Amino acid sequence: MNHHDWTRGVYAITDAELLPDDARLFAGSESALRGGLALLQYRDKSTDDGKRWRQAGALAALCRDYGVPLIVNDDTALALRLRRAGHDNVGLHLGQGDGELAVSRQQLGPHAIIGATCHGRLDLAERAVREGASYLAFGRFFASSTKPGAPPAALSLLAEAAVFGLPRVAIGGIGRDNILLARRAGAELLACVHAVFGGEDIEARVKELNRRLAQEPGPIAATHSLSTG
Ligand SMILES: Cc1ncc(COP(=O)(O)OP(=O)(O)O)c(N)n1
Ligand SMILES: Cc1nc(C(=O)O)sc1CCOP(=O)(O)O
Ligand SMILES: [Mg+2]
Repeated sequence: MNHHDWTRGVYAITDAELLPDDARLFAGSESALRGGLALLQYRDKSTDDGKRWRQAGALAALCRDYGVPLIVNDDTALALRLRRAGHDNVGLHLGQGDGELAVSRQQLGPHAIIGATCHGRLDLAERAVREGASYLAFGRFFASSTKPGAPPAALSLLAEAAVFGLPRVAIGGIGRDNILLARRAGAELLACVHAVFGGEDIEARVKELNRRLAQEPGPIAATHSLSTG
């Protein structure tokens, strides 16, 4: 397994409407991975535990081949079960209302990536940092067809959130035409559903996002290359 730097780049999030069965979920996710992802999130709101276990396990194995962590949305128990089954590349994303981050951190251990939704609020970010978050997600920054009701946030928040010293995720309507706006505002990770999975040739869509990001590699990349000589 090649290990990539998960702290910057394109963060693709799966969608059960755009990828409605195993075949399309796995093929679409592999295309996205070929395009170059920092992180992949399994986001499935169904209550079909058997399906979720099967799909998340297969995605974790696929992600391993690409050296990419798989982040499970919402479900600490599923992330824990996958890690206990040997998928140590599995992390978790928690929103407000998805459970206590500190409890999930204790259950998943110090090495699991755990992300937190902070909407447009620095106080939520501060609490997430205290409870052991690995990254902070802010948004939505642009209109999102995937989640039209998500509360809006101002791009200026991203610069203010630099103080926490954790990777900042921008989410909500991010695509090829605004990805550099979010990057220049301070986001190291750019989270996308529709811009990745909402059309044909997923690999090419991710490559295009990466091409645009390459114009603005950003501060974490600079720090990383300095510290590794
Ligand atoms: C990277 C990332 N950021 C934000 C979210 C949203 O989480 P949440 O507010 O819990 O909403 P749902 O995704 O669960 O509908 C996310 N999933 N990923
Ligand atoms: C899952 C999610 N959370 C959001 C938030 O603001 O917390 S916006 C969002 C959907 C992101 O999808 P798209 O890239 O298609 O807009
Ligand atoms: Mg959630």
